[in-house]
Amino acid sequence: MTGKTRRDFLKLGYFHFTDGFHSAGWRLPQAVSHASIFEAHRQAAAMAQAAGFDALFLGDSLDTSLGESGSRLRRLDPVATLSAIAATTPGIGLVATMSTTYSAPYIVARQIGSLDQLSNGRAGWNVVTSYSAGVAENFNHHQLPPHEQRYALAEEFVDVVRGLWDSFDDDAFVRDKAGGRFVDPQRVHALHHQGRHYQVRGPIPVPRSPQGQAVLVQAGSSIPGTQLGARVGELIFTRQSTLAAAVAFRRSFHAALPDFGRTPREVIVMPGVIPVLGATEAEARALVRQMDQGVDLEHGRFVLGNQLGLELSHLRFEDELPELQPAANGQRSVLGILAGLRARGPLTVAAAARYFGGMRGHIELVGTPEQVAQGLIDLYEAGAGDGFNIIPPFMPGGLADFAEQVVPLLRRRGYLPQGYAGETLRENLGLAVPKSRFSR
Ligand SMILES: Cc1cc2nc3c(=O)[nH]c(=O)nc-3n(C[C@H](O)[C@H](O)[C@H](O)COP(=O)(O)O)c2cc1C
Repeated sequence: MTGKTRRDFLKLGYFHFTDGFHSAGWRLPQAVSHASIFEAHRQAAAMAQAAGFDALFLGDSLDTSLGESGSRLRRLDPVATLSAIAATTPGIGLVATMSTTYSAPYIVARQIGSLDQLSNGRAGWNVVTSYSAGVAENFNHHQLPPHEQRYALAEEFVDVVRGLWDSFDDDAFVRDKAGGRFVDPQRVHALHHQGRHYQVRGPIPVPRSPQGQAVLVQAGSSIPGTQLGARVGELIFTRQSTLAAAVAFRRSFHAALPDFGRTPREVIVMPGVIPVLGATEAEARALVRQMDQGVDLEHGRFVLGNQLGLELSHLRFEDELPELQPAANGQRSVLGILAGLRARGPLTVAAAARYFGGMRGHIELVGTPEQVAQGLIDLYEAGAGDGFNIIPPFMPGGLADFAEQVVPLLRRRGYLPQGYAGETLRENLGLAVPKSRFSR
C-alpha cells in the first residue's frame, strides 16, 4: 500500500502463556506442553517472529497462588526469560512486566535497560502496580497498599526510571585513547532525584539503547490507571469484551491525552483478542465448548474473586451469581464484564466461573481464518484499536493457526507490513525515540 507510514498498519502483539491463556487449553488433544519452559518460549517466539508480530509480551505476578490453574503455575522471571529469548530472535519486540509496588526504580531501570541493550533496542516495560492481595504476603505485608497510593508511587517510580535511563548521553563514551578518557564526565548524569516517595542518586551503569529508552506499556483501567497511561504510556493494553466497549475505551483514552500535551499518534491502544480457529465456524465453536467444559470451576471462581479482591469460595456453583462490589483494591472493570454476561441471560456462579477460567473478558473471534481476519479488520476499521494483543487459548496450535492462516490474509489485504521496518521496537511500532532529558 502506498502512502502508509509504519504507524498506519495494524499492530500485532502476542501475549504469551506457556500452556495457553485458557485454563483448560492444555487439556485439548492437540495441545502440547513442553517439559522445557525455555523450549516452549523459544519456539513460540520464533513462530511469532516469523509471522511478523511486533512484540511478545510476558505478564507477571509476584504471587503464585495455588488457586491458579496448574498450567499457569510455571512462570519464569520475565526479564531473565526475555533476555535469553533476545539472543534467539532478532526482530520481535520483548515486553516484560515489572511491578512498581514491589521493586525499586533503580532495579527496574537497570533490568529493563539491560534487556533493551541485550536485544539491541527491542525492550518494553509493562508497568503494573500489582492487584492480587497474595503479592503483599510475599513482601512482609498482609495487604496491598491502597489503590490510590499504588498509583501515586507508580507515577513517581516511572519518572525516576526514565530519568535513570538517561544516565549517559548517546555520545558519552568518547574512548579517547590518546587523552586517556573513556567517558566524558560532562555527559554522564546522576539524577539526584529527591521526591515524595523515592530518593535516588543514580546514575545506572547502562547506556541508552538504540531506541533511546524501552517502550512504556501500561494496562490500568481505573481512573488513576488511565491517567498514568495517558501521561506516560506508549502502548496500552486493555481488556474489552466487545467492539463497542473497545471503541468507547479508545475514544475516552484519547480524550485524556491533551491534558498531558499528547496526541493519539503517540500512543498505541491494543485490546486483547482471543482467536479460535476451525475449518468451519461450527468446528471453531465446538473447540471453545470443549475448552470451557474442561475448566476447573473452583479455579474459575478463584480467578473471579481474585480480580474483584473478594473471597468467593462460599458461593455455590448452582446458585445465581449475586451482585458483587469489588473491594477497594479490586478491578472495577470486572463489573462491566459481568454485566455483559448477565445481558445474555441468568448467570450462575458456575457459568461465571467457567468464563473467568477461560476467556476472562477479552474479545473472542471464533470461526474460519477468513472470519477471524475479517473480525480483526472490522475492529480496526471501527477504531477499537491501533492493533491487537493476540492471546492464543492453547499452545502451540493456538498461535500457529493464527500465524499461518490469519496473518497472511491480513497481509494480503494490506493491513500488515511486509516484514519488520527496522531493528528496534520503536521503529517497528512507529514510535519516536524519546530525547534525553539532559540533551543539550
Ligand atoms: C491485557 C492485560 C494484561 C495485564 N497484565 C498484567 C500483569 O502481567 N501483571 C499484573 O500485575 N497486572 C496485569 N494487568 C492488570 C493491570 O495492570 C491493572 O492492574 C488492571 O487492568 C486493573 O486496572 P487498575 O489497576 O487501574 O484498577 C493486566 C491487564 C490487562 C488488561
